[in-house]
Amino acid sequence: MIALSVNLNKIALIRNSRDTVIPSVTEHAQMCIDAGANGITVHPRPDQRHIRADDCRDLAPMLNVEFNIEGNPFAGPRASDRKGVSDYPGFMELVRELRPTQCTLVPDGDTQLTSDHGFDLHRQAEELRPILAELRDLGIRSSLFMDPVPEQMSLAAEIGADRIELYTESFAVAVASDHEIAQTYQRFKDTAEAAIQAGLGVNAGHDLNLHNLPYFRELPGLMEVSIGHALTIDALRMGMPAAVAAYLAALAGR
Ligand SMILES: CC(=O)[C@@H](O)[C@H](O)COP(=O)(O)O
Ligand SMILES: NCC(=O)COP(=O)(O)O
Repeated sequence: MIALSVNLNKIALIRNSRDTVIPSVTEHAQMCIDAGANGITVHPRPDQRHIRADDCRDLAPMLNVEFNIEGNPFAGPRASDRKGVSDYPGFMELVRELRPTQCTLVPDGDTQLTSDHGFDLHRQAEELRPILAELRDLGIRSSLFMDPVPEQMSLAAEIGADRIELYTESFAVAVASDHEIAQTYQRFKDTAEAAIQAGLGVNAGHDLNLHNLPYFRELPGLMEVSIGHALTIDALRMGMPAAVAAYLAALAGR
């Protein structure tokens, strides 16, 4: 069974467009859980453009499913620019405070519109090693956001990652453009097999949707997908419970 972790970033993005509390991140988390979601994912960025540290603090005690916090492990504290909104404490400070089920490390910079690349472990392995060791000591499952590069999987395992999360944007583009789908999928398949061979779990995410999931669900050893943008768009049309059910059905091949 491939776990579905619903990313609630875009619920928070809509909320933040006004000084208000709706749409509620926690209410939508509960809706997703009641509809069968296996986990909730959030990506608190230093500028708190969508998910805020306060959202993470509200979610942590209420979740009876896996809680996955994603972000740049080297992101430090940042003062809030919104009245009544707590400062961003720093990514690892927030993780230490909340102890989520899983922490997905992503090499995002402040100026990026969204996550658009994985780690290059040839350059970044040694700076990640102590972070991964700390997550293990905290009892938090670690995952590294990675491009589909088979050669980097053994190093991901060697520095102590429990899982990798395959950055799936290139596969989404291949399916949407109907261009080189088989070749692109093969790169992901080779990377997943290398990850499994290295003893890593395999997660995936970014731009997955109801059109590309029927292909991607066949990936060897796929354990979890985290999906937010497309699922939220579908929820605008069909409602959040029905959207979650549709994604669960797509993952189950129904
Ligand atoms: C790491 C990744 O691909 C997504 O989890 C990320 O959360 C997307 O961030 P935005 O929702 O800010 O685009
Ligand atoms: N890690 C991927 C994620 O959480 C959501 O990505 P997207 O579905 O919003 O592109």
